Amino acid sequence: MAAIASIHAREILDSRGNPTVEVDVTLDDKSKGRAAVPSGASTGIREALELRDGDKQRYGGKGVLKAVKNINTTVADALKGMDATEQESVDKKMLELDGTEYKKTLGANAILGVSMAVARAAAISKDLPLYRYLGGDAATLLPVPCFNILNGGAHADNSVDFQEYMISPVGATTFSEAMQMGAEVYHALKSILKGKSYSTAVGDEGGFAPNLKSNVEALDVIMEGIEKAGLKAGDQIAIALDPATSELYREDQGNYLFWKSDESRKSSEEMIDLWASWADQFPIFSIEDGLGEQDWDGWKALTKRLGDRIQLVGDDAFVTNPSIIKQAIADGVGNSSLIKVNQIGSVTETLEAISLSQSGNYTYMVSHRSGETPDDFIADLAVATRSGQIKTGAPCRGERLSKYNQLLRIEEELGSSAEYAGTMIVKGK
Ligand SMILES: C=C(OP(=O)(O)O)C(=O)O
Ligand SMILES: [Mg+2]
Repeated sequence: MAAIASIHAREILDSRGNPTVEVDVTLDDKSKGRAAVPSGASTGIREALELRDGDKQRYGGKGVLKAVKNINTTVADALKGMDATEQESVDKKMLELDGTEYKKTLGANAILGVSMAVARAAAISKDLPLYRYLGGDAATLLPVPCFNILNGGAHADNSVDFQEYMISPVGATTFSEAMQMGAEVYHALKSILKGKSYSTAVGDEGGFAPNLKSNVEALDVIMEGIEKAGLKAGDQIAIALDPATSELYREDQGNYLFWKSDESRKSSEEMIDLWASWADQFPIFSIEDGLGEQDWDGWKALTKRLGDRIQLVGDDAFVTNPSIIKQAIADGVGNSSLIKVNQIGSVTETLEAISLSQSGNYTYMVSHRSGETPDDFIADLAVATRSGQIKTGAPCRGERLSKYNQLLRIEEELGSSAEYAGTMIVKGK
């Protein structure tokens, strides 16, 4: 028994300069766990509620003092004395206290912060690294890092409609080699962009955010970057996209508006045609939110057309919600879940979303949010759950590197038992 002795939350700032919740949990045996909560910009409509104060005098209404107070009063009182190693009971208790489907009473940011800090404290109490505490002896698989090296959409002030263009070093033999490949392509891309007189300023996730002439030019410059780095596109570096098209979808008209580039529109079918033609021309292995969260029928058609050769990841479409993932599996929608801890708001439900994905033979990719802190919980989570893939931005900026660097430490600690997911994540390999 490792009883919870105290819980203390505070307001800190995230990578966009917005307030977020940080929680310290201390156990009777003096073990201490700390966790901070991330925050999205292109959020799904069915995500659990991020409780913000709404007081325009502080941070334009974005303060999180209400969530902090909920933790320091209601949650702290109720959880005191509970066994921190009983994660499910702790999370269940918070869900009961909240009593709403979307965690509107306490705030998903309050519940998640406590949930993660409890897991950390329990791991320390058991003298285990977090990945081992959460994943047991099977926690030996290092994920393929999907580096978002070119930012658009809601994450950048540029002309690119699609949000994330990622490179995945599937042909590396170790995680550390994958890091080197990713960083080398990132630097090569920078010099290619400079050579074309494009800006090398970065977006929210550290990828470059140039004003390209078209959305496909992003793929052209990335292919050039891969070549310039002396690597082979496809065999060594595969491409993953997150066009985040819920941001483009106009439900009233049932089509997709390219609002950042030329204001043109595409139907669902035309979007599917676009992905099929890009997948023919470029080594794309994964497309996330290729259609909007409200376009469920479109998703079915997309999955029928491309599901046997491309990983189709539901982010806004599934919001890490076990019941939505269950529905998706039943309906043949997508074949992979994005896993974001704050979309659902507790460690237990995150693990449930993963088990459900596994049960439907869906792959799953652990993910950061565009607003992050140096908290590296998701690095351990990816190893613990053998996700095989993680996306946590470009290989730069502290709040992104905290995760990648933690994975380098885990790889070192695992020594000869460390495995690297590599090509095992690519369909058909
Ligand atoms: C990480 C993402 O962005 P955000 O955190 O803004 O939802 C995403 O859409 O996958
Ligand atoms: Mg996404």
